[in-house]
This record gives sequence, C-alpha cells and structure tokens, in this order.
Amino acid sequence: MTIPSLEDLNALGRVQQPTYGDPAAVASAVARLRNSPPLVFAGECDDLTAKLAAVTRGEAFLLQGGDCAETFAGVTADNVKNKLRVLLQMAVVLTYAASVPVVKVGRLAGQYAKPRSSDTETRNGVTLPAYRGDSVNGFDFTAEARRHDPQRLLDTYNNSAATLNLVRAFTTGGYADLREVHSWNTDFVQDTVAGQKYEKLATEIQRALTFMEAIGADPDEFHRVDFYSSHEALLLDYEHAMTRIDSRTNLPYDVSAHMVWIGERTRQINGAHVELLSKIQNPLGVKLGPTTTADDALALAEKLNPENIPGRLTFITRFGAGKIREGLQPVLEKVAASGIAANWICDPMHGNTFEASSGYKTRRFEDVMEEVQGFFDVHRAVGTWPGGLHVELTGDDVTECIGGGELIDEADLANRYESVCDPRLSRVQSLEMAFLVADMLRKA
Ligand SMILES: O=C[C@H](O)[C@H](O)COP(=O)(O)O
Ligand SMILES: C=C(OP(=O)(O)O)C(=O)O
Repeated sequence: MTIPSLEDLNALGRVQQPTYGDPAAVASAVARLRNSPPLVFAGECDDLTAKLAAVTRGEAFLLQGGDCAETFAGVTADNVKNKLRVLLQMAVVLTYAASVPVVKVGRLAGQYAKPRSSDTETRNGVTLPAYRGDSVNGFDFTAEARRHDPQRLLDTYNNSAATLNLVRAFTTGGYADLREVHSWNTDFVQDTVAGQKYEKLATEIQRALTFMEAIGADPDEFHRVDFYSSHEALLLDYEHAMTRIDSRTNLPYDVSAHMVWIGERTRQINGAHVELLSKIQNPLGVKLGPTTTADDALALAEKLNPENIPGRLTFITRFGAGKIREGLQPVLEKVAASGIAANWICDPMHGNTFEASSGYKTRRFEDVMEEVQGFFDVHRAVGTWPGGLHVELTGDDVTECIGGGELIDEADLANRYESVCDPRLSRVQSLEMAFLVADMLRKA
C-alpha cells in the first residue's frame, strides 16, 4: 500500500485547510514531524480495530467523547483527569446497567483542528480569520493570534504527547481501577439525581467486586482499562507527516492517534481526506450528516474498507433530532442489505446546534436525547445494532448546553461557557445521558 505524496493530496483540493504565509516554515515543521516518534503504536490501533469488530457483531458499544476543541492551555493534569473521569463514569454506567462491554475512545490528545462554516469572523465591524483550533491559530480576537502559524503543528504534536502520556498513566497506574468507582464520584454534586443514581450503582459494583475477589477472581483484572485516543484527521500536513510504515506489517498507519475520523465537511469521495485515510490501517470514522444518501455511504465504505474488515469503519451519524428518523432509515436499510460491515454510532451534537438570543452557540439536552432515541428506534426498525455514541462533553460543570436535570437555561449560559468552539455537555448532563442510554441499550 503506497501513501500518496502531500503534493498529490493537495492537488485533490485543500478543503478546510490553513493558508500559511511562509511555505518554508511549513516545510520545516512537516519535516520535523516526520522525524518525531509515533504517538501511538500500530499494534494498539489493531487492538482497537479488533475491539470495534465486537461492536460490528453487536457484542459491544463504543463510547467516544471529549472536547469539541482541545486547547493547548487546557493540557493540565486536572483537565485531562476530569475528562477521563466522566468518560469512565459513563462507561461504568453503560457497562453495568446495560451489561454490554464498552469500548472507550477519547476525543482527546489531538483534537485541536476545527472545520469552520466561514473563513472569517466579524466583531464590531472588524473582520479577522476564523478560529480554526489551536493547531492552526489562536482564539484571541487579534490579527496576530488569528494568523495561521505552522509552528502550531509542532505544538499539536507536543501537547498530544503530553495528554496521551497522562492518559496512559491514569488508565494503567491505578486511577481507573474499577475498585475506585466510588472515589470518581466523591467531589460530585451528590444532590443531583444523576450523582445519587451513580452512587447507588457504584455501591452495587463494589459489592459485586468484593464477591468476585472472595471467590478467587484476580483483583489485577480490575486495575487498568483500555482507553484509546481519536481526533478528526483534518490537517493534511499534520496527518500526512504522522503517517508511517509499520515495521511489523509494512503497512501505513497514522500514528497521531489510535482512531481518526473524517468530518462532514471533508468527506468528498474524491477528496484528499478520503484518499489519505483510505491508505492507512487505523480504525476510521466518517461523519454522515443530513444530506447523506445511501449511495454516498456505500461509496465511502467501498473506498475506505474495500476488504469489508469488521471494526475498520465506523459511520458517525449526525442528522439532527428532527431528521434522524427519516434520514437514517433509508441509508441504514440499503447499507445493511448490501452486507457492509460498518459500525453505526450516533453523534447527537452536531445536528442540534443553534444560537441563543445572547449569541452563545448552544444545544438543548432534550434535542440531543431525542436524536439518540431516534437513532435507537431506527436501528430497532431495521434490525441493526446501535453501536455507540459520539459526544462533545467535558468533565467540568460548564453551562454550555441548556436543559437536563439541572435545568440550565439560556440566561445561565454566560455563567460558565468555556468552549472555544461548540457547546459541550457538562459532567452532570453527561452522566444523565449515560443513564438514559443505558435504558435504551437494555431494551435494544
Ligand atoms: O465542531 C464542529 C465545527 O467545527 C463547528 O460546528 C463549526 O462551527 P461554525 O459553524 O461556527 O463554524
Ligand atoms: C466538526 C465536527 O463534526 P462534523 O464534521 O460532524 O460537523 C466535530 O465532530 O468536531
């Protein structure tokens, strides 16, 4: 399998790419990345593909979540730990309450580049380049910050490495030990319904673990969890530089993350993103929005997974609450009938964004859950497995999405709106979602 050159990829169209002023600086950053050690090992990517094959068989559920846009400033121990903790809590709820193994994948350690609807942003009559994620430019609304800077490609690598290092330490060093289920909840808002429900479930799990130890189960079995990294493979310069030939198999892997996905805006069948990702061996995701036809999905599957390997391809649907039922069903029916081995997971975030009167981008928790319900209903009607969730969330008590048990309303958005791009579920809303989805899964 040969990797296309960066020049050949660029010739296919630089959709949603930065416009750098200094080609020599870009070439130098790319050259340095090409010589940097891998962030993940190819064998780990294969392990994830094998786990995702269990999702294809309907034997496991994929939980993929994290920030809309990570920031370099956000690479702190607390921040990473909080995100990990909410994902672990959600996974425990889904695993225990629905008795389904959960494959855990973070939108982290590389989720620094954003596709945007507009190239520019205007405030008070001043127009500057839009913020495209810390990989490309800065969030501050100044001409200097918004300049596309290739040095940020190297900063992306370094911050991804630091995050992944911490995640590996947390997930293998004892923090994620299942016997800590209670401690993940200690500083949690105990007076929320979700917090109390979790506490009850943690007590049951603790009792079950004590019983298992008493009958001779190896306690080390509970000590570590498998946790994988993922991000949107948006920046061609970065992803191409991080694509390497694996010495075991002689095949190309994108060693910037375990799993990478192609966004809704860059999934053109003859485009550069589909071309590059069709050549790598990592498990792949592709976003499918409301304009997707069954033939689009079939063509993507044919190009990205010609050998129909289970676990290789995950379709991440994001139709919106009002469109999921009539939009997804015909696509799913035709793809399922053609025998294609793909996972289907639900991103209930990106089709449900709107601007509040105060100007904040937000999402209604109830719309998010309505889309998840529609996703489950369509899968039940077609007889396919609702394989997972792809969610923008944070481990902190932010006020970015309205609704949920805490009844966050539009007036609350200003209290703690910290996302630099799209609104994320707060810690409480994330846990509420996990309990609701566990109920749907049980029925599925
Ligand atoms: O996260 C996804 C996209 O980057 C985001 O929805 C684009 O937002 P915009 O429409 O404000 O550019
Ligand atoms: C940009 C994103 O989503 P989509 O491609 O579905 O719009 C995203 O998940 O960050």
